[in-house]
Amino acid sequence: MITLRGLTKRFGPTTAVDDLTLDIGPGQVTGFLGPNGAGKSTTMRMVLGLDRPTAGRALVDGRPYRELRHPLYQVGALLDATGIHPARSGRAHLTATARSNGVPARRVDEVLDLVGLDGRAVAKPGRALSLGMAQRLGIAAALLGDPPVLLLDEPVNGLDPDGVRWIRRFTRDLADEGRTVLLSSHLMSEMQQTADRVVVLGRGRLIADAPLAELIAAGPATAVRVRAPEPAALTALHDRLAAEGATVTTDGDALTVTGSSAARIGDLAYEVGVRVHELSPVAASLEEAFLELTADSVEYAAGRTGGGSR
Ligand SMILES: Nc1ncnc2c1ncn2[C@@H]1O[C@H](COP(=O)(O)OP(=O)(O)OP(=O)(O)O)[C@@H](O)[C@H]1O
Repeated sequence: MITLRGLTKRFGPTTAVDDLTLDIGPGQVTGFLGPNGAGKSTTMRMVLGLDRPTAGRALVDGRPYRELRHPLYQVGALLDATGIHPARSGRAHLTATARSNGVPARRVDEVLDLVGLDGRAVAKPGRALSLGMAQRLGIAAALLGDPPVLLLDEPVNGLDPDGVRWIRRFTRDLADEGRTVLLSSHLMSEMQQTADRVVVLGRGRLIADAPLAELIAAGPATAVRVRAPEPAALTALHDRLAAEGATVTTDGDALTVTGSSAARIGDLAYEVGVRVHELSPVAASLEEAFLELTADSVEYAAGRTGGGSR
């Protein structure tokens, strides 16, 4: 369990994290989202005792990180997979981390097995590791103490589709084993497939904290796409739908309709005599919900005048 109470971090004039109160519980993957500069990494760093809060508390199992007696057994983290020493082998990196934390050497082989790295891969020096291998090695290090709490900052960054799928399954398994998994990512489609619950930050503040399905359902309404072989005929359908209060946008040979159902649109098309070649729901997505939630919080929004970071 991760507990944040009034957690605040200021860097000079910048408030990176602003009065964050939140519980991140076990048995699920909690997605940690927010535009660039929203304060996700700073929050994770405070949980891990790497940044000191300006105010408030960040606790792991009820204690600040610095007071944990066996930190590696209580919380594991992947913050920056590129932080491995360039000349040291992956195995030496893990062995040294294990030794300095009182973890038995045999655990190194166990975690390598868990993340699917073979002996040849971890014999290479850090500089020769691909990003995918470095990410796996970072996760292996996080798992050395078999901790119940895991923080993974952008673990799928730069991974190929196989690596992305592996992380998705792996985080799912870790949560299913009852662990607390906090996972940040900018890839919304990935998060939509992985997270059970989503926490959204904007400018350091908590914007949303809800089960994934709830957040998506609260986002922009599901639309229906209508495509016709004779675009000119769509005008009649457009007008009928608008008269019923639906919101309709036209895009070439297609309409996008919100505020009406596919069944109703099909019936109206039949009534006005429009041949339809496609009538498909456009699934609501986390990305749309996220964009709507954070519209006022992005550091550099396209099309905004005056520049700057507001
Ligand atoms: N050491 C630091 N000194 C000064 N400002 C910092 C420092 N670390 C972070 N910040 C600032 O705090 C804010 C939050 O940054 P943070 O890296 O936590 O955001 P983030 O949500 O992780 O962003 P991203 O998605 O881009 O990684 C930003 O405005 C950032 O510039």
